[in-house]
Amino acid sequence: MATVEASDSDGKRQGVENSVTYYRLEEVAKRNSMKEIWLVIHGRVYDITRFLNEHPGGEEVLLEQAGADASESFEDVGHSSDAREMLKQYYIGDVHPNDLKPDSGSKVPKPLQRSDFFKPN
Ligand code: HEM
Repeated sequence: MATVEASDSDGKRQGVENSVTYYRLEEVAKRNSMKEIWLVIHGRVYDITRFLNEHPGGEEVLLEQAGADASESFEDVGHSSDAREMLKQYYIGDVHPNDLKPDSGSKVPKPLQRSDFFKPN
């Protein structure tokens, strides 16, 4: 009988350094029901399915943002640092670089445009 290494199958979801999973917004958008609910906050993807019932702000507001970018509403509420800390538990990956909006707060720099080079002041 073969033994399965515990770290293998779930390794990606533990946020192992240098191995980020990228998700297209299209995939995120499909997870928009109580069965499975994902959100994007600042370029990161969160599976908050198991958090739905626990959210102090209620599940209604989360369902409204299901499958979408909730960065703005998350910030509007003025969530505490505890709330920000909690995000880590639900992190599953990053938004695919091709799908990142310039204002999504991602650490991935925007590629330089040709016109950015040697621009006179
Ligand atoms: C995974 C993402 C989220 C986490 C971990 C989270 C966590 C929390 C926590 C811990 C609180 C208690 C207050 C605090 O510590 O700031 C809270 C309150 C609240 N959250 Fe969230 N939240 C998330 C997403 C959202 C989103 C997307 C919205 C809005 C669309 C939202 C709306 C609210 C509201 C309105 C309250 C205030 C409840 C009250 O004071 O009565 N939350 N959230």
